[in-house]
Amino acid sequence: MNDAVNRSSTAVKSVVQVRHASSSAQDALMNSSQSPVGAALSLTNVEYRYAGNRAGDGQPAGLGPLTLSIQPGEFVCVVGPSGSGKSTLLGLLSGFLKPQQGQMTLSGRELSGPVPELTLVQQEHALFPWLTVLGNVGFGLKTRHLSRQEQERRALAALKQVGLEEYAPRRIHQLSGGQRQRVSLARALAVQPSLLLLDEPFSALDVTTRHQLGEELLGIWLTQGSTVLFVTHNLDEALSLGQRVVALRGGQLALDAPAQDLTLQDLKASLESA
Ligand SMILES: Nc1ncnc2c1ncn2[C@@H]1O[C@H](COP(=O)(O)OP(=O)(O)OP(=O)(O)O)[C@@H](O)[C@H]1O
Repeated sequence: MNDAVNRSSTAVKSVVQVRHASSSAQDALMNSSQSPVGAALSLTNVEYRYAGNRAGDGQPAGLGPLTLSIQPGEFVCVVGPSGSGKSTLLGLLSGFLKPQQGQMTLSGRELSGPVPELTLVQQEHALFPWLTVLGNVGFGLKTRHLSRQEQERRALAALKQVGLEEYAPRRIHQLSGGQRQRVSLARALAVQPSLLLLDEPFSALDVTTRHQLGEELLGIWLTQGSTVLFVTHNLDEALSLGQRVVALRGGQLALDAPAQDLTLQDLKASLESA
């Protein structure tokens, strides 16, 4: 690992300690004189059913009805067993799926399709091998009516946030798995999303890199103030990263509580009980 990444990780650890000490992102953001830019997200009785697919209880498989309200700047982890509806939720928020019932709003405006304020980071980073690292990070800025200089400035700033500024001219195949995932994160950050959706972003990485990226993400969140929805299978990760944990089971809300009030046992129990 290079010095830049080590330095950024060390700096982030102190930020993370602040977060754990206060357990309030809003407090920390105020202390750091940054104002939150995160969006409020609201789902009211949202329901999506896949045609012709029945879950174990004989009901059509899918999600909902789900009611959930997320405050601007909150970091919420979503957990749930396989088939509980996590991907369906992300599909609905990203606009790939349309709810058959209910309403979704982002900062008070109806959410009914893809919007530029919202970006999704996935496990498969889908980076373009024919572009440089900088080209990949700046890709989402091409449609934003920005000058080339501004696009490059923002892409470099995002790369710096993930400690990969020096890697700007490299090609994707010259990076490790962890570095590729950092590039994906930088690409999402470059468009300055007010809602950042992360779908198991670190699950393919080794434990050490996974922890390090988690800490870096928290540091970025504290300085940037985006609302974050982080989907993970890993209950420890949910408890250590999230301010709040939402658990889904069979497409329904099984638990919604501040992470500091939860133990691993509580979480496991909420996912297991019938
Ligand atoms: N394209 C589809 N067609 C039919 N049914 C689907 C489809 N995608 C998901 N489902 C069903 O909808 C339910 C919710 O699935 P979803 O993929 O949202 O769960 P998940 O929590 O993301 O699971 P995993 O953790 O395994 O990715 C499951 O019962 C699943 O079988």
